[in-house]
Amino acid sequence: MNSIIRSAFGGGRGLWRPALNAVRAMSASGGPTPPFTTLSISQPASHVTHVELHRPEKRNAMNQAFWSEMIDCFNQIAEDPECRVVVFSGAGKLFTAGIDLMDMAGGLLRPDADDTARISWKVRQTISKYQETFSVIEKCPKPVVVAVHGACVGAGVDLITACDIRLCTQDAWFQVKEVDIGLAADVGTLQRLPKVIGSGSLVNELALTARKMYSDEAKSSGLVSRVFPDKETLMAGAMEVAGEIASRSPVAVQGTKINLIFSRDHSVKEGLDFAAMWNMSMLQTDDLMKSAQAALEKKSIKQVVFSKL
Ligand SMILES: CCC/C=C/C=C/C(=O)SCCNC(=O)CCNC(=O)[C@H](O)C(C)(C)COP(=O)(O)OP(=O)(O)OC[C@H]1O[C@@H](n2cnc3c(N)ncnc32)[C@H](O)[C@@H]1OP(=O)(O)O
Repeated sequence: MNSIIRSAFGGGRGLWRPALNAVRAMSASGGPTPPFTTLSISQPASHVTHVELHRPEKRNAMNQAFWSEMIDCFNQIAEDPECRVVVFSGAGKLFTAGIDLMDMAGGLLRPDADDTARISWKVRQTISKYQETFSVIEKCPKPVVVAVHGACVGAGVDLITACDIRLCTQDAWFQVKEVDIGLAADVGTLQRLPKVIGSGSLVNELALTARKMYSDEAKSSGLVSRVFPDKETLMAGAMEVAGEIASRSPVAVQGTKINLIFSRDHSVKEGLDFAAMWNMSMLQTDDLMKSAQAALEKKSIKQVVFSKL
């Protein structure tokens, strides 16, 4: 049993109190948060925002409203100085069944227009917008911890590969389902999964055969970093990771996310140059002295108060 689960269980005497309170706050919302119709937003702990995909009766299938609401939601979170870290999860029986197939059957990708060029133009606009739905997660400087339970199908894999930390339950499974519905995945999986999983052969196998990958293989391949026995311990674990991130300097945390993503997409030399340019201003933060002082005095970083960012 890993340390998060141990502390979440408080050594067998029930859930660790702050994590348990946070998990309760997470499930207290009861439904989507207006104006959203597919997302429930809450603040279960200081500087932590919880975004829950909330269409449980449709297995959190991603309808047209969802694709827009995610962009609004994450653009707001990116600008919210109260938020330092995001936990993303799904309501109900499973994480998500992927794109809403009823929308697809309703002609989402076959718009009315006068000729092939104009139809193609509109389809391209739709694909670009759907790509942005998950790219906003990556563009958001606040780290996103995703907690997957049950199934994560199709566009769900596109979503989680844009997140920074992936956790799941023992019963979780993942499926790059797109070839089964007659398309090449085009909203992030084929671009990001090869950067998440070391084995190109495994990525190709998953994407070309649409076979299910279960939690043990998700862990051994590096898709997720931790596996929890059930959803309650998963959410407590996600909250504990989020709490660790939220207690650190937001200048350091957000700079780390931005530099990691830049370096993933560039050479080592370009990444080092970017880091030097970044830190020539960011090293001038008061957070550096505050954090160093706490380390010298052997104080917990949780005792340090950082200004909003
Ligand atoms: C430019 C576009 C780019 C994006 C591409 C994205 C592609 C993809 O996401 S491909 C993957 C598409 N998804 C699927 O093929 C999964 C379909 N669903 C299932 O296989 C099962 O529902 C699942 C195994 C996930 C769960 O099974 P369970 O027995 O728990 O639930 P069900 O009884 O099947 O479903 C309950 C109700 O939810 C509705 N529903 C489930 N999935 C979808 C979906 N993807 N789209 C729309 N609706 C879905 C299902 O119809 C039931 O509704 P109701 O009959 O009204 O109760």
